[in-house]
Amino acid sequence: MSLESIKYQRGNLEILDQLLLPLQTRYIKVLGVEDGWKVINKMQVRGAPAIAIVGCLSLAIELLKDDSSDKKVMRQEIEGKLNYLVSARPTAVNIKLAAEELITLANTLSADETVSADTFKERFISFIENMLVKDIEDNKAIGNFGCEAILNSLKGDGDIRVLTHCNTGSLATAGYGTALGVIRSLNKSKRLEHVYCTETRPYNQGARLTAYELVHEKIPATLIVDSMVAALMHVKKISVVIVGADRVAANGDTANKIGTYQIAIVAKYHNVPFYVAAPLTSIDMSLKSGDRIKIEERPDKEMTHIGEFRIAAPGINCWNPSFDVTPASLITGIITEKGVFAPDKLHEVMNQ
Ligand SMILES: CSC[C@@H](O)[C@@H](O)C(=O)COP(=O)(O)O
Repeated sequence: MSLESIKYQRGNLEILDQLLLPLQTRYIKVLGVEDGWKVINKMQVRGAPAIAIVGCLSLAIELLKDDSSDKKVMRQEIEGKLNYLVSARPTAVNIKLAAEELITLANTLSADETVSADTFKERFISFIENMLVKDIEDNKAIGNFGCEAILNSLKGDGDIRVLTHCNTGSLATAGYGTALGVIRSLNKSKRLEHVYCTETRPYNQGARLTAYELVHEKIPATLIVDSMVAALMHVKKISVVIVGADRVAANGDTANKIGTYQIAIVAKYHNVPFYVAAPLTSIDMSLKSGDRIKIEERPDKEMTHIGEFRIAAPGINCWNPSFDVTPASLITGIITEKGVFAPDKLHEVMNQ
């Protein structure tokens, strides 16, 4: 069975504390929006799709307890709370797009005089709950499309060696994963020889989370540190790079975990195809290019310490951007639940 990052039943939300993995498995109860904001901001839950789902579910939990019978008050509170949740982490667009959709829904339900306060609540909560199911379905479709495209594009019928970065698996989503979903599907196709995952400093999503998922799934895998990527491509003949995304701009420029950009440059030099796997909820057509993407900067402590143990020289300055932007020109294809698109063809799927 896959790892479960989000446990939800109406009225009860628990998330797997990803700060404690892989050494401890502990679920934290999320009792409402304030808790939702905190677990996202502290990165106890992380990964663009999981951030959106947990943020919205924390609102569903709170709304269920709310006995207000005034739809207008509910609508106003929903809008304020969603905007607050979006502020927990600024780069991943999924939560922002979900919030916009939910605010539109709240406006519609509030304006419709045939809808009672109870029906408003019921429809609003059900809409949020459906995000869990849809995310898994989308990820499975991403896995299938990505697997098919990669198998078709690579010459010969040799086995495939994949490099991935950060964590894009069950822990970063409602289940199955995006880039890691493609890797799962390649593994099922029996054409996957090996996966290499980067450590992903400074937060170590690769060493702690992806490595944990790969071991759990019994997928043959090896951990490397981030500075080994060029050597790996040269020595181990990597067939393909597959990463996730936090926000894809309209021209295909992609923000993802810091270090993705340098991997894309190294891949170009070695002629290795570089794929981004992301649901349509990670695509932000309102931004023409990646220059406009706000990059979150995280506390120095993520760099200077491992847990509570200091590893960096006291007094040193730090720069800790959590993401970087890979230009569309370095991306072979964007794998979505609707198919695989060249970065400059995203408008075709978004206008459908
Ligand atoms: C399916 S997860 C895609 C991205 O969110 C992932 O690659 C990533 O960059 C996660 O960053 P994080 O800072 O751990 O939330």
